[in-house]
Amino acid sequence: MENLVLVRHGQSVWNMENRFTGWTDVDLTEQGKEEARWAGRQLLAEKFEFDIAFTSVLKRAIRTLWIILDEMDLMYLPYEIAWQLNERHYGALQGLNKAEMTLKYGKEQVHLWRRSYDVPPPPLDWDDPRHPRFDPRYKHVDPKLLPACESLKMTLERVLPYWHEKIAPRLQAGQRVLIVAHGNSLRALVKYLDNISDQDIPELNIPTGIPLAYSLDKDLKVISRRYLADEETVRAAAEAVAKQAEAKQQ
Ligand SMILES: O=C(O)[C@H](O)COP(=O)(O)O
Repeated sequence: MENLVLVRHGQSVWNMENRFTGWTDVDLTEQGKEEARWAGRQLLAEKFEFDIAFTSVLKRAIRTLWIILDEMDLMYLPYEIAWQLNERHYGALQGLNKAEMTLKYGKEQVHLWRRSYDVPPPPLDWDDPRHPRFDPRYKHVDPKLLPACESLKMTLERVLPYWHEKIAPRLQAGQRVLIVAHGNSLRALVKYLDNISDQDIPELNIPTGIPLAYSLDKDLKVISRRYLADEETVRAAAEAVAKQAEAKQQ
C-alpha cells in the first residue's frame, strides 16, 4: 500500500479566471470543492489510511484538505500547515491573466515563467502591499526568507528542507502521509522524488484534485507512483493546465 499521497488543491477562483495566483489567498470554486470531495471519495474507496497530513497556509489547499478528510471521516487527523508548501510566488504576475500575458510577452516568455526550472517571474516591488512581509500569516518568518517572486528552483529550495525536516522523518517512522499543496510546490517535490532533470521539468503539469499516490521504501526511494484516475483523465487534465496560457482567439 502506498505511504505518501500528494494532491493539488481543487480548482480555485483564479484558476477559473485564468489568473496567475501564487501566494494570493483565493478560495476554491464550487467545482474545486467537488474535485476535493471526489478526491476524498477515491481515497476512501481505495482504503487509504493516513497518520498525518501537511498543507500550505493558503485557504485553497487547507479547504481541499478539510474536504478530503471530511469525505474520509478523518476530521480528527493531525495536520501541519506550512508556508514552505505554498504555491510558487508568481511575483508581479499575480492577478494578471495568463492568456493576456501570452499576447503581451509571447508564448515562449510565459512558458519560461510558468514551467522553466530557474527563470523567475518579475518580482513584486519591495513596497508593493502584496509583498508577503505585510501579510500577518508570515509575521514569524524571517523577512529574508519571504520572496518577491520565485522560480521553481527557488520554490524547491524552501520545499525540500521542509520535506527533510518535517515530512521524511514521519515516513521513515512508518507513518502514512497526505500532502495537499499546489501545482508548483508539488512540481518541485515530484522533481525531487522522481529525479526529473532541469531540462525535463518544463513538461510536468500537475492536475487539480487527482491524488498522486507513491510507495516509498525505507530510504524514501520511489517504488511506485500512480494517479487515482484513468490515464486519459489524467492526461487531459494535465494538458488543460498546460494550455491555460494559450492566447485566446481575438
Ligand atoms: O499560481 C497559479 O497561478 C497556479 O496555481 C499555478 O499556475 P501555473 O500552472 O500557471 O504555474
